[in-house]
Amino acid sequence: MSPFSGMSNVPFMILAHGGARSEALAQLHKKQPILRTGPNTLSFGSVLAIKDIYGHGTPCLKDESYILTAGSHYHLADVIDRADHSQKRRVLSAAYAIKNLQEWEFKVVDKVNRLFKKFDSCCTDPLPKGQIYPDPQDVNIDYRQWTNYFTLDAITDIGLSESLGLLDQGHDIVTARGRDGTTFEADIRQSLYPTARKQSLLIWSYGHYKLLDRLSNIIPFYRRMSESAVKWEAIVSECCSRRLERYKAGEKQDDFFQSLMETKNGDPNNLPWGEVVAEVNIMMNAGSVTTAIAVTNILYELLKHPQVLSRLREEIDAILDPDEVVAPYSKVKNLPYLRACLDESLRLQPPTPHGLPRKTPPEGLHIMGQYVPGNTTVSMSALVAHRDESVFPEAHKFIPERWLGEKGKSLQSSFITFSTGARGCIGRNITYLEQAILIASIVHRYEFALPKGFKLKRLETMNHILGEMPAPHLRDSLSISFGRPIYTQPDGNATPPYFQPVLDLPAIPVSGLAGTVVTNMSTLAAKSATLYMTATATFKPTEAMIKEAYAAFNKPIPQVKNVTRTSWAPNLEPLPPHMYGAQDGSDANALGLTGEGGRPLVVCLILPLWPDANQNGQVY
Ligand code: HEM
Repeated sequence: MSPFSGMSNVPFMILAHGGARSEALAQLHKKQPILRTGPNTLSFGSVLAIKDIYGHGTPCLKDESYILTAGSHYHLADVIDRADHSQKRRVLSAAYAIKNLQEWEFKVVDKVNRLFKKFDSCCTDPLPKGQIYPDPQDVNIDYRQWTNYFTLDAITDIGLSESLGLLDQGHDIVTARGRDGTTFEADIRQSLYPTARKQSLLIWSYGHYKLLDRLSNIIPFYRRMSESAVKWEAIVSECCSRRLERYKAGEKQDDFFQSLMETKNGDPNNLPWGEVVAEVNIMMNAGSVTTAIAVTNILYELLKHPQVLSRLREEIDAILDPDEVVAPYSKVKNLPYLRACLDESLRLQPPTPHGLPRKTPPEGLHIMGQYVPGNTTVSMSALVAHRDESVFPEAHKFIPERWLGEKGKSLQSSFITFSTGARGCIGRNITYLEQAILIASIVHRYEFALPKGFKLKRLETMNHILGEMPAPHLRDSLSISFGRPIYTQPDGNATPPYFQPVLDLPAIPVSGLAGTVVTNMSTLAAKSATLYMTATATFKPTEAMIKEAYAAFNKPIPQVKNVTRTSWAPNLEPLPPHMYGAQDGSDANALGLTGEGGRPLVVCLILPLWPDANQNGQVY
């Protein structure tokens, strides 16, 4: 890598301080399949090395960097010895088993609902036609931060049946418990991220790491990172203590903690308490950071590739009911294009790009056909592997289509976002559950927009930590905009200010339903609505009708400034009583036009007289 790499790890440490070492390695590997990154460390640059280094049956073990960064007890991810690892994995496989997905789903759904409460409150008008970038005052939320709250809340509920409550409280300050038992407040993300950052800067010194770690605390930049590690441990400790109390009180939960404490038959596992805490630690850490990065990356890519977003939306909208808010996993888990989008984003920007270090056996090993001496640290970054053009042509581009069909399946053996072999990620099913539900639900419900010139910042620690993603959420339900917000309070029997333009929309005849129009409000106001009311029960718009209606509606209508993603369905909509209320006893509703997903295109205002007080002031 550098002329000095054979003598010292310092060049690699300098590279690490730049915060993008895997990107740098990917560049260097374009010329050299094998790079010497330190006196005893090699980096590989071809997918051919994956099987030798990480595959099932590899004689390589995790190297001593895992020991150097371990806490008082090993957890599943940092234990090295093969037998110890198998033993742990056996106990934990019950906790992470795929059959548990069903039990976890309602927890994920609950968190999506809480996240959407926040998103809904931040919705702005859709962008006027022709405008690509949002107005600065509308950029009102950091998507990355809120989805990190989502993954933290979700994994703590899945693992401990504990509520961190970050999505409800809107910040991540929680109670932590120090080693002396005293409690204090600590902010989770500021405690979690700097810990890994410090390790990623200094670990390369191997034998000198412990000393360097201590000495570096003289410098405030490093000292602050060490302090955060203590806070993170204290947060985990408090979560575990609370759950232990409930366990001791006899509470049974189908969660990860229960599986750590006892077998399915109720026999105690008798793990030392330090080990239980260590397992919870890695679950909360690996189980939140990576998925948060993944769901930010995927939305970022979708927004940069509108044609991909639109294809994905078509796939999702076709299987979700129009008013379905949270996508059930059973409906979305096998959607090929959704999975292709998730995998392509995980390929292009693996959340853990760190070249996972493995040690060759004492007798040495052939990697990519080259002999590598024993006890050498070897690694291949997922980011480097995924830029291998021989397997992933146009590797730097976001092309979900590459994952479709048989050809797509054959790429899986070169996809190492979750590593592979015996030490591959055990939380893979959990993250796909979370990602598929969240992303499908988001795509179904919202439009997003990024500020002009926005580029997502990345900082490589062991994971690829992301900067802010300020993406305003544009309420899709207001698919027609009149250039002003449509939030209007009802005012007696007066025609509401934004109602008049809707009255003037053209009526659209419906093919195949003689005498019926997908109507506008003025038609309804002028005629008896009985016809339309009857039609509602049987009317199912065909694709042809939708196209016809869409074409009709695309004719210029002066009052309407913007129409987006129009599709049509009948819907019962309230009308002001002076227009409709007295007719035929059908005093509450009229047939109206609705936008995609059954969300109304037509603005209807609920009057104060409305029978259900909860509906007063409701906005459609
Ligand atoms: C997009 C999400 C995720 C990514 C990219 C990811 C990536 C990885 C990678 C690369 C490894 C190998 C680490 C190594 O060799 O040092 C790993 C292992 C592991 N992951 Fe994940 N992970 C994700 C989600 C999760 C989740 C949700 C959990 C837990 C709830 C989890 C828990 C673990 C554990 C415990 C290990 C150690 C497994 C072992 O050594 O047997 N991960 N993960």
